[in-house]
Amino acid sequence: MEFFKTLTLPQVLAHLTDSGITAAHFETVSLLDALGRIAASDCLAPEDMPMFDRSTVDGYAIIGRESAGASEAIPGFFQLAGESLMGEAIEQQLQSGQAVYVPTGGMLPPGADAMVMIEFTEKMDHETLLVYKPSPPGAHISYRGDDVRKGDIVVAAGRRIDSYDIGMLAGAGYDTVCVYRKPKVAVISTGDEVRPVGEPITFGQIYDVNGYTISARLLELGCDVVEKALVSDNYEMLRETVETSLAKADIVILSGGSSVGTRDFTARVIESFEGGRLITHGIAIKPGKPTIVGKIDDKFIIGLPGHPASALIIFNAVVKPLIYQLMPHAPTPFVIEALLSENVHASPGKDTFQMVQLYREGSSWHCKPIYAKSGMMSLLATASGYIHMTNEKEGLSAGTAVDVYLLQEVRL
Ligand SMILES: Nc1nc2c(c(=O)[nH]1)N[C@H]1C(S)=C(S)[C@@H](COP(=O)(O)OP(=O)(O)OC[C@H]3O[C@@H](n4cnc5c(N)ncnc54)[C@H](O)[C@@H]3O)O[C@H]1N2
Ligand code: MOO
Repeated sequence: MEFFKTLTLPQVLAHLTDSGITAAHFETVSLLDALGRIAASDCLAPEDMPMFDRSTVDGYAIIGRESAGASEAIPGFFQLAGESLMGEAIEQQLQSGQAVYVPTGGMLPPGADAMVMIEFTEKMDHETLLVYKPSPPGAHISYRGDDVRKGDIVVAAGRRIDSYDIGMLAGAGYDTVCVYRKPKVAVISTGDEVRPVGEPITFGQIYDVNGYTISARLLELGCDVVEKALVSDNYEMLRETVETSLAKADIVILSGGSSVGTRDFTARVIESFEGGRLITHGIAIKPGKPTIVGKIDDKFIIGLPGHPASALIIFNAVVKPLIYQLMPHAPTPFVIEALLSENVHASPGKDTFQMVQLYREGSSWHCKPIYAKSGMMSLLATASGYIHMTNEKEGLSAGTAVDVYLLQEVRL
């Protein structure tokens, strides 16, 4: 019997990148709606930030060197010469020996080069300020352009916009942002035994885990889940669901039904469409070997294995790179170097993903392999990340320093 026509992981990834699938279109969204989206172009600062030299404290603007030597015993004497009002420009030139009141964030009068904090001063009378501490030039001032220079990139194209970026964009005056359109993805769970959550199940049945984990991962990555269906092992029904999904989605993801059991229809369904073809039925990868990658015209259809942990591992290894072609973004994989607590075996000829749990001992990170059958969801729920052993590796011995890839994206 002919089993899977299996490609290696690098071959599958090369197929995805060479497929000509390109970035989805752009759209302009309001600033808050840009949260979690990928910037489609560089956002530049239209002005210096701040736009003017401003005080970082409540106090008095002075010429710094004129406070040299001031102390409690021998204070400096300054002539009170008015105040700088919040939100207003001050044109009054500070003269030698003068002090102008400036609140935190207020503009410094021209000629001033230092701020003295109010708690180190005392008004002797309406005209005279005593200064008890020296404030050297530059003290407590945020200079024009200190934060960001006009024309600097505030948020670079390809960056996933987070709450801190929203602050930068607001500071630069952006009320809208140009982002990549969300890739539209359909998620189809298959299997007679799989039931929707919220309904009672009988002996032999299981709840639909994959529909939720895959949809949740897609939402985390910034996609639109345009369809979330659960279909029994019925060729016609599956074909119909794939057809309606194709009409509204950029990518269709199925789970279950990718192996070679008599009721595993995914491959047949893909091939039944005009323009439908299998790129691979199987990847040399562990876990997740019975993965299907197919195309119907120019849209990818990925058949993930039914086992929830395998499905998520393949999602990260194959679907995520595909999504990032539609929404160009190069997340830096966050890697922690850790010492292996015990020997691990790989499967030569396959890319092996070994789940591990990280722990700290003294000043270094260690990692312990977690073994569970790939049908066990707890495998991923307890893992910190995985080590990737490429297909020529036979294993690694205890004490080896390995790279642990975290399961969740992090901001760098
Ligand atoms: N003769 C062979 N049999 C199998 C092989 C093989 O190489 N030769 N590979 C095994 C591996 S590895 C995996 S993984 C599975 C994948 O099979 P399918 O993709 O066809 O998935 P199913 O058979 O439909 O389901 C497998 C398992 O996962 C459960 N499942 C399915 N969908 C869901 C869901 N939405 N939520 C939760 N759990 C789900 C299902 O009940 C099964 O227990 O094939 C092996 N067989
Ligand atoms: O390759 Mo399967 O995905 O181990 O469970």
